[in-house]
Amino acid sequence: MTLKAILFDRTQPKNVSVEVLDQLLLPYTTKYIPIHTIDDGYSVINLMQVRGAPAIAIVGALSVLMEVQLLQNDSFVKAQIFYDASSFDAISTKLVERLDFLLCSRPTAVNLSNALSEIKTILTSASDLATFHTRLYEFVCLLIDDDLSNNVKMGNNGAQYLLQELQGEGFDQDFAVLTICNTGSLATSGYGTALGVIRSLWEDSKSKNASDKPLEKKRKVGAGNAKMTHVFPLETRPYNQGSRLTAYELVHDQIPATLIPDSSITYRIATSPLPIKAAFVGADRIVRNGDTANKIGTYQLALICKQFGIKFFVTAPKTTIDNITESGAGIVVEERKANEFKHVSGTVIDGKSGEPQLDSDGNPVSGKVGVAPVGVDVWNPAFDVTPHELIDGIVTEVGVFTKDSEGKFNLGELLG
Ligand SMILES: CSC[C@H]1O[C@H](OP(=O)(O)O)[C@H](O)[C@@H]1O
Repeated sequence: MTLKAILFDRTQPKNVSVEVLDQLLLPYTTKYIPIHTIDDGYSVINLMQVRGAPAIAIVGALSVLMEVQLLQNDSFVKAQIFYDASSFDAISTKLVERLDFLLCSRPTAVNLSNALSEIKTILTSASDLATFHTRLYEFVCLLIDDDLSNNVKMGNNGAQYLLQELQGEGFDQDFAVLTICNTGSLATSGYGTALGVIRSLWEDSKSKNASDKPLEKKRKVGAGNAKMTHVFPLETRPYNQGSRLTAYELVHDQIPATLIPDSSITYRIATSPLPIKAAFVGADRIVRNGDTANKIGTYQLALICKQFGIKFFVTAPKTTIDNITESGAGIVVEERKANEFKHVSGTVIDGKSGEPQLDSDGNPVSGKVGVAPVGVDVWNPAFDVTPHELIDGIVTEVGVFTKDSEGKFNLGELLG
């Protein structure tokens, strides 16, 4: 098992290499795809071989770095016909076109747009290709390293906030949390956003469970004695990020979890053996008033949490903030192809053994099954938009933002 969505060998700044984990083949097959050009970046993002708002931005930026690295190679420049390499201005003009092309790979997640805007700024401020290449390398390394360090901060911020809230309510029991889609290491440079909070809650729970110390002397990550002891990840049809990716991460980390159908949320809450005290979800775009685009199904999860009095948290780094769009009405929601909904992709399972079928090379066999008639129309939005009224807190690396007495988020510190 591996949770490394992106392999970036940066030991030689002028000769880096990039590979991305093909997440369409998880959880049964681990296969990495090399990235050499912006076209490669566009393809793996558009096909959702790599997905997750922060990971999309990182892979997009890395694909630009790889293409610029090629443009520093004389034999490549002589052989290619794409760029007029006669001047840096000509290269820059073409590169801006290529950045705009890359942005179209997946329109809703703002992280890619934010990263490409930064790259354009670096490009316009550079005097020559070598200078741009160096600054681009530094930017991409910072993007990756900041994402990882911010995820750990965000995870601890969210965990401590929830545990303090529960302590304030006088709740000191074991509890469970809900999550949707995949917001873990497979969607970021590591640790994750909403799943990062769950990782921090689990660390707190283990420290409180440590049998070598009396309760009052245990190293508590979070306040009080309440402990998260179970996670209910939603399968997240139709791409199944929850069943194929989040469950994979939870099994990898040995965090107790029970995968549930999207349609069972209400009944699971109503019959849960453990009190469910919060839902942590990720984000693809948080706009100025706090309305949030996230995986399809998030909106209804927020509504159900409101009905049951369960705290609903959006978890995202500052790189997911859209500081231009005023409200959710301005968010473009990507619609995926009909066959991504009408066909279920996965690994072929042997009916007798229950194990993956293997090909002649011993690799698990991938396949698709149809679950809808050819002639039926479908609607397959990749995201929905949760109104800020249903969001109890926005967890970030800076802290947890909650609404004021008028029910409004004041995200000024995040909006730059
Ligand atoms: C930290 S990942 C954020 C976000 O991205 C996912 O969407 P997708 O798998 O389509 O890229 C999902 O909405 C996550 O919450």
